[in-house]
Order: sequence, then structure tokens, then C-alpha cells
Amino acid sequence: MSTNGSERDAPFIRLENFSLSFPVLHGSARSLKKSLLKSVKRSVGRGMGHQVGGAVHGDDVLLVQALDHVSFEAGPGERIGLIGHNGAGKSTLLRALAGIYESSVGSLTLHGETHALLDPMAGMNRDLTGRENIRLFARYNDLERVHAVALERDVESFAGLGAFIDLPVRLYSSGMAVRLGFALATAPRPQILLMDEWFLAGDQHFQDKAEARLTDLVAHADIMIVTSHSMPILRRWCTRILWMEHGRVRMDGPASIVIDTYLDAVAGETPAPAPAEERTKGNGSDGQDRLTSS
Ligand SMILES: Nc1ncnc2c1ncn2[C@@H]1O[C@H](COP(=O)(O)OP(=O)(O)OP(=O)(O)O)[C@@H](O)[C@H]1O
Repeated sequence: MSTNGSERDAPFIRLENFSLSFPVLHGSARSLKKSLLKSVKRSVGRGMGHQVGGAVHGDDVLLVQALDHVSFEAGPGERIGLIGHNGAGKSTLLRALAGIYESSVGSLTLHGETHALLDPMAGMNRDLTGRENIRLFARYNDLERVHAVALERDVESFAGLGAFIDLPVRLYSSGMAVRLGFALATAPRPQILLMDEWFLAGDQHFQDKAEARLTDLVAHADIMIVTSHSMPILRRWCTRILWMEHGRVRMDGPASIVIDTYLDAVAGETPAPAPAEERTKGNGSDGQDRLTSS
């Protein structure tokens, strides 16, 4: 794997046959492993509604295959949404791109300053006040005084917490904590922006404000990758969708086409594209359906 975040020229992401599995049980728990394998086997073939999790395999060590030979490239201007069933591998893929998970199987080349919005409370000290957390963030990011003051004003005004900004974060409701975490996390202006769907939390008024701020953030980012179960949001935000299924990219193409195909498959109205091994004429040797937007 190679990453490079030091230069401000055209960013890109290239993932080639990237695989990642989590060891979850060892040989001493064979009976539990067998029952888990049995239940996974039972669920396979029941249709989209029952699909959950990555493939499970292994003898002495039970492995959950979270990502299975994932390949794609992304360049400037691309706003990519990740969709798929629970456990399809969307969050794992985001975390791999963020450098949280590494793998020796396949390769990841990522060029550009990257910022990941994965957890609204990341780096937040709950015993400190909102304002103290903002100052901590500024110090951690080595901001000059003038920028630190601007950050504090910006985050305080955006979060709209009133007097709560000077109370400890542990007293905040989850929505209030998200407001502060979101305001802080969206302060940097990265070239590559990775977002988990938590940013959609909060009341409708906050979502509208959040969307306006994200629009600005995205306008500054060259590449955005977001995971969400909200199709309206993905239709609005994304130009391209990767449909993940059991750790693989099932379909990759323009947002409206992939979302429509996915929804049809979920509803069982039309058959989903056949897996690679069932196709006689595939679009690629790696089992991915690719569509072009032109
Ligand atoms: N830390 C972990 N340890 C063990 N297994 C994990 C871990 N993280 C993820 N997995 C497994 O990897 C697979 C993919 O999980 P992931 O969280 O990427 O799915 P997802 O598509 O984001 O799902 P959801 O839509 O439910 O958030 C799942 O089978 C999950 O159980």
C-alpha cells in the first residue's frame, strides 16, 4: 500500500484487488463457528432482504471477508456513494481508504490530502467544554492564533449550541454532540473527503445547514466518497455509485442507474445482475458490472 498526502496537485485513488478479512474466532470455538457457518449458509440465496455481512470461511480461524478483491479508480470531480446490504463492506472500504485498516492483499495507491469524517466524537474529550474542545482541536492541528480564533467563531456559530458551548460535552444530547463534532470535523478543507453516514444525524434544520456546509466542503474537495443508506441523499450528492455486496463491488456506474438497479433488486422486481461466475458474457474479468456515464 502506498499513500501520499503531501502535495496539492491532482489527487487520485487506485484500489487494485484489495482484500481484507477479520479473524473473529479461533479453533477452540468450533461448535460456535459451525452454527455461524450454518446460519450464513441458510441465509445465502434467500434474496436481497436477507443478505448481511461479508463471506465467512476458515478452518482453525474463522475469517469474515469484509473486502474481496475490490478494484476501482477515482479522480478529480468524482463524488462516489457506497451502497449495499448491512455488512457489505462499505465502512470497511472507507476505513481502508482512510488508512485505518491495511492489507497485504492487493494494493491501495492514494495521492492527495485526505480527511475522513467517520466518527463525530473522534478526538473529542467529553469532560471538556465545547469551546475547550475547539481550542484543543486548533492546538492539535497547530493552527496559528488568527486561524484558531476564526475556527472558534466559525464552529461556535455553526454548531448553534448557545450557552452549552461552555458546558462539558458529556452533558450534551447525542444530537448536540453531533453538531459540535460535525462543525469541527468539517473545518479542514481536504482534497479527498471520506464520509460515513453519521453526518446525516441531527434535526431537519441542522441537516439543511449541514448540507450547505458539506456542499462548500465538497466544492473544495477534489474527490468525495460517502457511504449512506439514504438513496435521496445519494442521488443528490453523488455522480457515481459503487454497489457493494459481500465485500465485492457488484456494480459501478452513474448514480441514478446503479441506485435504480439496486432498488429493483432489493424489491425483487427485477433480477439483479448475475454474479460473475453465472455470466457467460461479463463486462470484466473481475466480476464487476461497469457502466459509463457518457
Ligand atoms: N472490527 C471488525 N471485526 C470483525 N469483523 C468486522 C469488523 N468490522 C467489520 N466486520 C465485518 O466485516 C463485514 C463488513 O462490515 P462493514 O461494517 O464494512 O459493513 P457495512 O457495509 O458498512 O454495513 P452497514 O451498512 O451495516 O454499516 C461485516 O460482516 C462485519 O461483521
